[in-house]
Amino acid sequence: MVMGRTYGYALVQCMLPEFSACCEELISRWMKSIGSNGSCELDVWPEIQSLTGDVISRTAFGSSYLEGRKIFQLQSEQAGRIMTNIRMILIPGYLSLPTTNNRRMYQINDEIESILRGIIEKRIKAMKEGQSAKQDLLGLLLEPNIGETYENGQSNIGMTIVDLIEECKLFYFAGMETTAVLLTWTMIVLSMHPEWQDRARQEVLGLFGKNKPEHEALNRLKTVTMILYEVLRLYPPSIHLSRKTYKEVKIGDTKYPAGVMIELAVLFMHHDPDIWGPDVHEFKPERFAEGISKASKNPGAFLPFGWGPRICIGQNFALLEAKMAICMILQRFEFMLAPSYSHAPHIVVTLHPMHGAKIKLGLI
Ligand code: HEM
Repeated sequence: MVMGRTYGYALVQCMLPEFSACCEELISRWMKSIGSNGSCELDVWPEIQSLTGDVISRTAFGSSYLEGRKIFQLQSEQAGRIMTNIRMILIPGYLSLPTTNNRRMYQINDEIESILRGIIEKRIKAMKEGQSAKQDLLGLLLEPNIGETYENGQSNIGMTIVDLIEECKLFYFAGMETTAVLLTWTMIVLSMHPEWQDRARQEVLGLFGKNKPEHEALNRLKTVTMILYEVLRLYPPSIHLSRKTYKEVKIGDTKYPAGVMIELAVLFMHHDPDIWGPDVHEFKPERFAEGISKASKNPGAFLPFGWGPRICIGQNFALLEAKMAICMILQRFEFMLAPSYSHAPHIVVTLHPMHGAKIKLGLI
C-alpha cells in the first residue's frame, strides 16, 4: 500500500473536520425526526451506513456524498448476492454461468467501476490543469503518478487506472461496512446497558461539554475506548481472517502443505472462556481498563483488525471516526431499544444486525 501500513495519526487528524461534518449531518437529521413528545423511533442501521459511506466518500475520494452514495448502495447489494452464492462459488467455473445472480453481480461490478473511473478521471484532469493535490486517499494515490502519462491508462511507475479503481473499491468496502457495524452494535449494546451509556456520556460531557470533539481530547477518552473494544470483541465486524500457506507449515501438531487456505475464527476466539474467563459472553468493558494486552489471558487473542503484514490499515481512521460519532450522539441523545427490536446478529460478509437496529431516541 502506497502510504505505508496504516493510516497514520497525522493523516487521520487532518480528516477530523470531515468526520465531524458528516456526524453533524446525521445529528441534525435525527434532531428533525424528534417529535413534539421529545423522542422518536428509528432504525439506526441504515442511518449509520450512510454516515460511514459519507465519511469514506469525503475523506478518501473527496467526492460528494451523492457521488459516492451509489457506490456503497451497490456494494451492499453485492455483499448480499455474494452470500447467496457463497457455497456455489467453490464449484470451479460457477461464476461464469449466466445465472440471474451472477449476471447482476457482473453488472454491479461494472457500474461501480464506471463511477470510480469517472471520479478518478475528473481528478486527474483537475490535477493536470494545475489544481493542487488534495490530502485525501485519491490525491495521495495520484500524486506520485501525476507527472506521468495516463493516456493509455498506465503511468510509468506502474499504477494503472485499473489498479486505482481496485484500491478505491477496497477502501469503500473495507472502510464503510466495518465501521458501520461497529457503531451500530455500540448503539445497541449501550441501549441494553444504560449504566455504561451514562458513564460514557459523563466522560464525553466532562471532556467536551456540548462542543465539537477535538482530536487531542478524543485520544483521552478512556471509558468510550473500553466500550468500543468490548463491542469489537463481542461483535467483531470481520468474523474470520483468511491466510494461504505459501510453503509447508506446521501449526500445533498438524502440517499443512503449500497452497492451503486457513481460516482463523476470530468470533470463536473472542468468545472463548479459556481465553477471556467464564464471563466471556457478558458485556464488560472494564476488562479493557488496563489496555488490550491485559484484557485476556492471551494478548494476541483480540483480533478485530487482523494481525501481521495484512493488518487493517484503516484502524486508526475507524476508531477515531467511531469515537467522534459516538461522542456527538451521546452529547445530544439518550437512547434505548425500541419494543420492536429483535436481536439477531447474522453474517452478510460482515456481522450485521439481521432485523436492523430499531432504537428510541430522546433529547437530553
Ligand atoms: C471497525 C472498523 C474496521 C474493522 C473491524 C476492520 C477490520 C479489518 C480486517 C480484519 C482486515 C484484514 C486484516 C488481516 O487479514 O490481518 C482489514 C483489512 C483492511 N482494512 Fe480494515 N477494518 C475496519 C475499518 C477500515 C477502514 C475505515 C479502512 C479504510 C479507511 C479500512 C481499510 C482496510 C484495508 C485497505 C484492508 C486491506 C489491507 C491489506 O490487505 O493489506 N478498514 N480490516
